[in-house]
Amino acid sequence: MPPLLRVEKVTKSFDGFIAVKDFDITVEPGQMACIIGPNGAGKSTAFNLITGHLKPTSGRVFFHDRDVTGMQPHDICQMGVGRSFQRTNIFPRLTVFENVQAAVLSHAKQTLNFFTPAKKLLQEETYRLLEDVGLADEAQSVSGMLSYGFQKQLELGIALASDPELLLLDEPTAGMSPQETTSAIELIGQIARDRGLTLLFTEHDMDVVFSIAEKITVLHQGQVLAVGLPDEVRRNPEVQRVYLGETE
Ligand SMILES: Nc1ncnc2c1ncn2[C@@H]1O[C@H](COP(=O)(O)OP(=O)(O)OP(=O)(O)O)[C@@H](O)[C@H]1O
Repeated sequence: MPPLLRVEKVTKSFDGFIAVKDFDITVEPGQMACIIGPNGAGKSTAFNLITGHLKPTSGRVFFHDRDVTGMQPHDICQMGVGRSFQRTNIFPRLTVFENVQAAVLSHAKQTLNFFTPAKKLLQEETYRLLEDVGLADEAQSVSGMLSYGFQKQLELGIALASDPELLLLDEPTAGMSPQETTSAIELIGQIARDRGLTLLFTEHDMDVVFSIAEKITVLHQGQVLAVGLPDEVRRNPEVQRVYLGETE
C-alpha cells in the first residue's frame, strides 16, 4: 500500500530565508507520526506546506499518491487532510454545540446533495462528535468559558468535523497540566483507533512523543536531522546533541 502522505524534497524560503529545506516525510495509513525539533526548526512551516496554507518554493506533496502541491487548503481538506488550529477557529461566544455544528455544516455544504435531510443528519453528526471528544455534557456551554483542556477537546471536535483520514495536530497538549496531558493523549489515541485515523503531530513534551509516536522525524534548522522509531531517535547522538540534550 502506498503511504497516505508523501512529502518529497520540499523547500520553503521567505525572502531568501530558508525555513524548510529538502524536507521529506512519509506517513503510512493508520500511523501515529510525530515531527519534533527545537523552536524555529520549521515544524509549523512543514505543516502549512502539507495543508496548502503555504506553497513550497520547490518540492512536491502527495496525498494518496495524488500530487496536491499548490492546491488550496480547503481542497486539500476536502480530500481528507484535517488539522487543528490552536483555538483560532473557535468562536468564543457560540456554544460548544454551535461551534462543532458550524464546522460540520461547513464540511457538509460541499458533500451533501439537494435531497439529503441535512438538518437532522448534521445534528446527529454534531452530537456524535461531541461524544467522541468527551464534550457531550458541555454542549450548551459558551465556548469562551471552557477550561483550557475542554477548549483543546473542542479544537479536536472541530478538526474531526471534516471527517479527515489524516489529521495534523500542532502541539495538541501545549499549555496543559500533566493530568490534562495524560487524558488528552488517551483521548486522541482512542479517537485515532476508533476512526482508523492517521495522525501527524508536533509536540514539545518528550513524554508525550515517546508514549504515542510510532515514527519520529526530527527537524533542525529546517532540515531533517533524523527519522525512525522512537528508540532509534532517542539513541541518535546527533539528536541528543541538538535537541534532547537541550530539554533534559
Ligand atoms: N511567514 C514567515 N516569514 C518569514 N519567516 C518565517 C515565516 N514563518 C516562519 N518563519 C521562520 O521560519 C523558521 C521556522 O519557523 P516555524 O514556525 O516553522 O518553526 P517551528 O519549528 O514551528 O517553531 P516553534 O516550535 O517555535 O513553533 C523560523 O526561523 C521562523 O522565524
